Amino acid sequence: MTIPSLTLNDGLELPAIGLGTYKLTGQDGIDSIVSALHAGYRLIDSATLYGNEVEVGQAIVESGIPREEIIVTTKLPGSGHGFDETMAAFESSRRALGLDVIDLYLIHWPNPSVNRYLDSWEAMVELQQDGLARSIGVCNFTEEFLNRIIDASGVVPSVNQIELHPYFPQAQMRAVHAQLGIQTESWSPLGKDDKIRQEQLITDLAAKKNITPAQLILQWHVQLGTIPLPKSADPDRQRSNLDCFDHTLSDEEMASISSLERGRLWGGDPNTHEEL
Ligand SMILES: NC(=O)C1=CN([C@@H]2O[C@H](COP(=O)(O)OP(=O)(O)OC[C@H]3O[C@@H](n4cnc5c(N)ncnc54)[C@H](OP(=O)(O)O)[C@@H]3O)[C@@H](O)[C@H]2O)C=CC1
Repeated sequence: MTIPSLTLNDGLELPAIGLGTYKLTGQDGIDSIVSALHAGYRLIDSATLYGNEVEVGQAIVESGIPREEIIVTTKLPGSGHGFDETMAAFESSRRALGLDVIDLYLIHWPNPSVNRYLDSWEAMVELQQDGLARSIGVCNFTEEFLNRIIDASGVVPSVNQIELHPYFPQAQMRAVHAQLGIQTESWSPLGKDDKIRQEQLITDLAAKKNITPAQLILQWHVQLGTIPLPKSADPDRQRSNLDCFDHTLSDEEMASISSLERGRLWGGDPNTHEEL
């Protein structure tokens, strides 16, 4: 299966869907990531906080797929904010992954009370200039935090990875991203548990289109222009989640899915919440 790609503001091509890897650890985690790579995933979303960078590196080797075909994302943990701390955290991620270059390096959370994301961003700009990170971005940044790092550095993040699913379509942040030229990535794109997949509106529409609720939700992400990062440990679900590019939803169907909006489900408010 060929996955379409999107071009980031720094020229890096990103597959239009990726594999979430939270909780994919140990040998089972390696096996799941290998099966996803064999199914066709070429964007892997990891993080230092997930404790699975070694597994991601190992899975790439075991898959036999050329390294340069795979976009590896990892994230600076909240405990690593600051210029020197970011450099050290990046080096430690590179070692754990066993890679010379990290394709996409993201700040995992702004950690507003520490207020050192500006220093972290400065370090990340240097890492990109030195060719050690091909692309740099953030997660869970508000419009205010985005503008601060852009004003200070003149460098616009390529990606902002945010909680986004039918309960939290994030129309305002998507509009901000469109204006600034930032690609939106959706975390917990399926809503993590099965509540959204079991919504009557979702099951009815999926049945009408003869697709699964997960495929319907992922198609909605694709048509919004966001990159969903569904996590699945199951080879069949991994494969079926990739089939979300050909079931065009009408404007009315898109709007009806977005009408499920009720607010964030899982993440804290980035204005106040701290992450490790
Ligand atoms: N930047 C950030 O702050 C954050 C980033 N993330 C990233 O986003 C990724 C995805 O988010 P996550 O919270 O894992 O939640 P998801 O919305 O991806 O949901 C994952 C759950 O859905 C199940 N599932 C997947 N596909 C199907 C399917 N076709 N049918 C039925 N069930 C399915 C999985 O079970 P099974 O494995 O058994 O298939 C798993 O329980 C994370 O793994 C991580 O990479 C997540 C949170 C925060």
